[in-house]
Amino acid sequence: MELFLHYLSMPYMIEGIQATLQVTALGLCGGLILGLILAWMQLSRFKPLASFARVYAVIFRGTPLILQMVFAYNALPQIGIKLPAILAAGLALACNEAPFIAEMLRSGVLGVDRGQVVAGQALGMTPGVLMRRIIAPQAIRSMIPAFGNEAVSALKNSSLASVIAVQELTLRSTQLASSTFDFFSIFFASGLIYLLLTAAIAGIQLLLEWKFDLDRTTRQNQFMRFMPWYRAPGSDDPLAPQVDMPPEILPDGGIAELPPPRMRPERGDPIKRAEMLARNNVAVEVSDLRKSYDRNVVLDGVDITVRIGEVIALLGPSGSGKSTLLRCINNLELWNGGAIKVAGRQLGFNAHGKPLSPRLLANARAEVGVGMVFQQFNLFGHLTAKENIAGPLRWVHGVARADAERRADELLARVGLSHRADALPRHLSGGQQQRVAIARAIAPNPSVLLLDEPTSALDPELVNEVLEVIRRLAVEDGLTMIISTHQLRFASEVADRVVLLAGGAIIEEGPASEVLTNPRNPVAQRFLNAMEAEVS
Ligand SMILES: Nc1ncnc2c1ncn2[C@@H]1O[C@H](COP(=O)(O)OP(=O)(O)OP(=O)(O)O)[C@@H](O)[C@H]1O
Repeated sequence: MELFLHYLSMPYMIEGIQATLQVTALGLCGGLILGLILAWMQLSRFKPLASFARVYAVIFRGTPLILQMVFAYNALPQIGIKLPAILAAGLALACNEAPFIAEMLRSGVLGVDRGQVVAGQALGMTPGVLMRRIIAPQAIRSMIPAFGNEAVSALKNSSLASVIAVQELTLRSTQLASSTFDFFSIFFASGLIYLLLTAAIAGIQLLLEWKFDLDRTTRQNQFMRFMPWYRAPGSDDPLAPQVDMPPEILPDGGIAELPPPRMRPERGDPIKRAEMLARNNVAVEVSDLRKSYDRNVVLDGVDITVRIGEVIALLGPSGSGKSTLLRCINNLELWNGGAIKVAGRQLGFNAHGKPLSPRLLANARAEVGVGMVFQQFNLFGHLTAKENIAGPLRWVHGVARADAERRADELLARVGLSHRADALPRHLSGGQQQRVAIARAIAPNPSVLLLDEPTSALDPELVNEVLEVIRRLAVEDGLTMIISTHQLRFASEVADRVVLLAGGAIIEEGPASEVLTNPRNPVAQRFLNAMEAEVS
């Protein structure tokens, strides 16, 4: 035992530990840098770069690390690169780790929900902002366990550096054992040191996982409730933690979340309103729009003009191209022919008709102001309800933090969710998530709001709370909106005009009262009858 403790604290062995740590650190840091480059190359649209990265991965994953170390130490000098043994070992380890780290990075990036990326684009985020604010924070969180494993394996693999005479722990243990013949105590001490080092890595990994755990604050708050000094939010104590307040449950089982309706301005006589809208400027103009996916013609010469303040309900059978049309208007989709103008501007093209780069397109989207609400909400999963609204205002529109947060508070109050401001999307119901998504879309005061079946992913009892919010935006704010929906009653109440799409074309269009009650086109009649039968 005494000898064992002696070997554990022996300066000769401690120097070995230092060399082991140096090789591991070089391997991991170099591997991370190289891995980032390889991951970027693999995700690049430029094919030769992606192919080069794949060939690199095949070579370095397919050959033993021990050979790579020998190569770095003995073969590189043949071409004039003579590295000290420790650097050669670090380089070989870095080159070997890089493809594994690149795969981790790539899967982390690709693992981020595609809907969130599209929502970020729709909000006008440039590719750089999207990567920094939305993709990277979520990808890094998911990569921590895999990176911890990789660090442990790099530490153990560093022992192979003994073949090129790096004085690391394994080589020092072997040398000591061959001179003292006390194999058991020395290798036991050496094994214990490796165990302690890997345990330290596992500890760091756990710490990082805890630090990046999004649910940590919620759990902490729940735990804090049992502490004697706990004061509920809203109490006099300014230091009281802010926890989510449950919504008030009404006697009839409903939830009092939306603020009481303000005096709803009457929309007045529909004929006068139609005349007033006809005098307004054009907000969106779609002319002869054609869009196909391979041979599937989805839109075949669609023309729509939407005036400022007008609410259009887009109806049509499933697969008729409603979502595609909305995505084209916001330039989230390329189209094959025709033109789209928003606020008089050809979004996505420069003055010479050339397509804009993704960065310029993002800036144009932010300038023109097209808000979009998605079927699946697409809230940013790592941000609270408030951050989902305030974040894009700061990163895209350059609004100061305090102002952005004030605006977020204001909008959360409007959609009846002030008490859920600090909740993560996954802790909100579908209806609440969609209300936050609507608040996020209208935060920058868009010139037009596109809503892509905003209630179809909701349980029936949650549909009304979302429709009420949209109704208020239409009636109280006079927001220009195009809503793709299957809710006929809602369309008849809110829409100025109904547009019915089928077979890639508009088959019926006109005031909601006419189209919904007396459609002329037989396909429209069949569709509306089927929809009504479904509801009743
Ligand atoms: N990215 C895509 N790649 C290939 N085909 C697509 C793509 N997106 C949509 N489509 C096809 O385009 C057609 C129209 O789809 P779209 O989602 O626009 O219809 P929709 O009217 O919104 O339907 P729903 O009411 O079911 O949402 C469908 O046939 C669909 O399969």
